[in-house]
Amino acid sequence: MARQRLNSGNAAEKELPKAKLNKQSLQNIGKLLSYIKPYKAKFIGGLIFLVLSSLTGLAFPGFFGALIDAAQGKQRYAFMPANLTTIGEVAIAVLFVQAFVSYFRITWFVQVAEKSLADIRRDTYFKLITLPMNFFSNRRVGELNSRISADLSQIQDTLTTTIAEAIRQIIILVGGIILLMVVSIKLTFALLIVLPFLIATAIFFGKFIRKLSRQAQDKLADSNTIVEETLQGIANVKAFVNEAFEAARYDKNLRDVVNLAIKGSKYRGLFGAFIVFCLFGTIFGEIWYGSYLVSIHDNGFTFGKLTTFIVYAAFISAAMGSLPDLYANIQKAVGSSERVLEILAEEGEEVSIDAEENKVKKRIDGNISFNNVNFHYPSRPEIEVLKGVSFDAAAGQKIAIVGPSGSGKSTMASLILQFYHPQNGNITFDGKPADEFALTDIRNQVAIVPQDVLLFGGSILENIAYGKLGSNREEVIEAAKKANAHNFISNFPEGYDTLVGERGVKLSGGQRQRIAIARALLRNPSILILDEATSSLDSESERLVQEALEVLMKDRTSIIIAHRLSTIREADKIIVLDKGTITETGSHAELMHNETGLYRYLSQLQLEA
Ligand SMILES: Nc1ncnc2c1ncn2[C@@H]1O[C@H](COP(=O)(O)OP(=O)(O)OP(=O)(O)O)[C@@H](O)[C@H]1O
Repeated sequence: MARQRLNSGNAAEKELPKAKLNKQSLQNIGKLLSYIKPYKAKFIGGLIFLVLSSLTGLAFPGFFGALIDAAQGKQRYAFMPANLTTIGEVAIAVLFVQAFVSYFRITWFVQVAEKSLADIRRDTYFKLITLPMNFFSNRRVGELNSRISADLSQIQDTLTTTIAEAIRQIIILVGGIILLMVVSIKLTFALLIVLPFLIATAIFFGKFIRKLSRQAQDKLADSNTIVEETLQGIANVKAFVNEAFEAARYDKNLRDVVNLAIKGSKYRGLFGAFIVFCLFGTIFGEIWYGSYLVSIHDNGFTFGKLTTFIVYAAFISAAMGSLPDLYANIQKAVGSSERVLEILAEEGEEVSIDAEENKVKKRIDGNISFNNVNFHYPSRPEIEVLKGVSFDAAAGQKIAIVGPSGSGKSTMASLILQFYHPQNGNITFDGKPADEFALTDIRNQVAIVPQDVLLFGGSILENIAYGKLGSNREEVIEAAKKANAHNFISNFPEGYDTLVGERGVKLSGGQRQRIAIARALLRNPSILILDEATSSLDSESERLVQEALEVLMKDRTSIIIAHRLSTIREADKIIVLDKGTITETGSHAELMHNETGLYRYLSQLQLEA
């Protein structure tokens, strides 16, 4: 399977850049090879069997020669009588040994490669999900994902096939040349003078022709785009009477395709002629010269020896031909390992892969303070998002943050969740600076109900239980009831086992929010962050969501990022944020008294709307 991919190369692999092989890159490969260490016994076993199977493979041309000589009554090797039956028996025994070692070398190599690759994948994935948010804000997730999967499958191909194949071909090449010399020094020199030159030319030619046919394919794709565009915009083409223009455009493109294809065909023809003339010519020349040596009885040269020679020559030509491809694959794998190692070398957050170690060690009652917090996103140092922000929230209070879009409200939520850290000032929980708590302690005791609730592809039950892994069905149903979600969930034919996401039902915005509320309720956090949805729900869903939120906010500190000011009148404290600075703080009544204040202005705007 991997072999197939190795040579055909899927699109992603084709794009993978090759890396130069130097000391540094080999050290990097070495680091990645350390993943093989736990399976080293099998790997070494596989290597030994690989050498054995390659060497036994080299014995066969010898048998062929011995058989042909034996048929003519000549003994080819001192240790083997000129007897067809005996030679056949020995050959079958060697075949049996080869089949045996081949089985183990293949299965062992694949086992070692798959297991170590799973370890690399596991480590890379865990590293990725524990990398700080800043890493992701600088990269496009889709690109990252496809790059890593292409890199990892390149490494997989190399570990499962390329390395073994390269070793095998090198053994065949070196062993083959030595054995060729044993058979006939003269013929070997004749061959070695011509063969490398021929193979190098064939490879060069092949690459050139591939490039030409790629150009023709690209041109053809261009002309298909013209068809697609004109058909999609057919109304425009007709309305502007541009049929002739489009036809001419298409025609020009097609002519380019044909020209490129014709140019390619000439080189293809030349290539074919070259192969026929030179490669077959060489073989013919060798056989001719070999037959001549037989005819003059040169140094006991027999037809058996000639046969042996020809088969070895075929072996080493194939080995020489495959090495450049294998080398290119190793180069690509080096490039891939460098990129994977780059991710592995990034500094992750302090989250353990062992769920037990992430359990809460230090409880937080729910007091939060921002003390003179200054913050800019690491990716955009020139824009100060929060400027000297200070406020206190006592345990159990409801604090609303309001302000125009882009004023920094969600950024404050990200700082509470420790997604980022302030450059100046600090954030305290229960009076102690955030860095005195384990990162997991803070995140375990803060829950967020975001604007856009992301549900995973599983069932509703699993989606709610995500808030507290390991919770049982009763706990989930209890939370859903409190979140006003039980009724709509029970109305689905499959109830809590209904699959959400692509294959399941589509949930409305209000229903998704209530699932997120149930999730947060199950978590039972000391601090709750509500990023209020901007999209307006209809009044019935809004009532249901609002009721659920009231239940959720009870007895915990709630930070409400509010867009609709009507929902936060009861808040203990309203913080008005404008361009990263707190401009007003107080209760609804207090803020409404400030006639020139932003809060009163925004409230009035919303009332009028
Ligand atoms: N990951 C990020 N990297 C760089 N800049 C960011 C990032 N996220 C937000 N910003 C910038 O920080 C500023 C504050 O954004 P923030 O999302 O906190 O505003 P907001 O008050 O929550 O806005 P809204 O009400 O529209 O949600 C904006 O100028 C935004 O462009």
